[in-house]
Order: sequence, then C-alpha cells, then structure tokens
Amino acid sequence: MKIFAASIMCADQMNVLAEVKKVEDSGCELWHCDVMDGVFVENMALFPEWLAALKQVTKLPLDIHLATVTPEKFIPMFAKVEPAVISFHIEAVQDVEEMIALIHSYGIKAGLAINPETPIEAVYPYLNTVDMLLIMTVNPGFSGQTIQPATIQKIRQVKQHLAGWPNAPLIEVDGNIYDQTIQDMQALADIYVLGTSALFHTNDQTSYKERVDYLKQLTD
Ligand SMILES: O=C(CO)[C@H](O)[C@H](O)COP(=O)(O)O
Repeated sequence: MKIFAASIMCADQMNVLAEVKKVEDSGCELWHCDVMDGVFVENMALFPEWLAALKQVTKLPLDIHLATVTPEKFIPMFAKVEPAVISFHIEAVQDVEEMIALIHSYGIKAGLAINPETPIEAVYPYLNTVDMLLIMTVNPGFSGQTIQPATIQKIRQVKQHLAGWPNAPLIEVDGNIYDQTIQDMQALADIYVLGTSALFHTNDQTSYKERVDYLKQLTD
C-alpha cells in the first residue's frame, strides 16, 4: 500500500479546518506543504507561522517542499515547525550534500526535489544520503497543470536504478496526480501528492475518503 499526501495549498483556504478534518478522515497520511518564494517559482505560498498553526490542528505529519532559492535560509525557519521531512531543489544549490546534512542536523528527514527538465542522473550521487526523492511531474509553482509525460520515464529509470538497494529513498511524485496518471506510473512511486486533480476543488460529489480509497487500490 502506498502513501498519499494531501497538498495543503490546494485546499479551500477559507475553510481550512473543515478541510483538515476531511483529509484526516480520508486515509491520506501526510500534508504536502509547498513553500514558494516568488523567485525559484513565479508564485508565493506558505510561511512558517501558517504551517506552525496547521501543525497545532492536525495529527498528520508535514512534508515540506521548498520550491525556493537559498534553501539554506529557509531550512532553519521551517525546521522550527518540526516537519517529518523537508525537500529542497537540486537546481537551487551548489552543494547538495551540505543541504542534506543541514536538514539532518535538525533530526528531520531530507528530500531532494527535481524539476521535469533536469535529467534524473543528476540525483544519482545523492541517493545514498537522501531519505526521499521528490520527482516533480509538472513545473512547480501552480496547481492544475497537465503532467509532463516524459517524467514517467524518469520515475521508471530511477526505480530501476534503485532496484535491490536495501535503504533506497522513497519516491514521491507531485503534479497532476489522479486516476489515469497513477495507473500510468504503474505503482512505481511510494508517495503520491493529491492536489486539485484528484482531491480538492473537483466537481466530484464523493467524499475524500471514497476518492482516496479508490486511488489507493490503483496503486496496489
Ligand atoms: O506541486 C504543486 C504546485 O506546484 C501542488 O502540490 C500541486 O498543485 C499538486 O496538485 P495538482 O497538480 O493536482 O493541482
């Protein structure tokens, strides 16, 4: 069984408490939290105090994705929120190992995020030290985009590369994840981020729990 993470930026921001309850009852096991700085991506989202407030009202752990430049500035700020994992972008740093060590120094799991255009081989030197690989299947920044199909081959390739590794990092996928793309990924990922494509702001009348139950059986 795979893990599903609900993307909090996609929730109804005027009814966050109700959304928290519905997501907690749905079988999602993580909150995916996109932090956007308006520089690395052309959008802004989430700040430490907001996530600290979320942490007060939810029992689900936080999975923070820094879609930012200078993650070395943001990691200490967001470490205070005590998330389960912080991911940063390989495209945003010179010294990847240093950033992984900085996250680990707070006792937090480290994730390495990669954009659709970056060749998957770029992450290979770090797969021994990261806990999670976040493969963006759309360009980060905005919800509601269409998957870039070539990213599915990247997931397949890294999964083959990791075959047989005893402590392989978990593979998380984010961007336009829904029935069809989950099936196209053939259960290659470990963590699926659900945003507007499958969970929030859809016209689907079924409950979040019914949707997550259905999506989970597609990953078996
Ligand atoms: O990555 C993101 C934005 O950059 C969000 O997590 C994303 O919005 C996920 O969901 P969807 O693509 O279904 O809206």
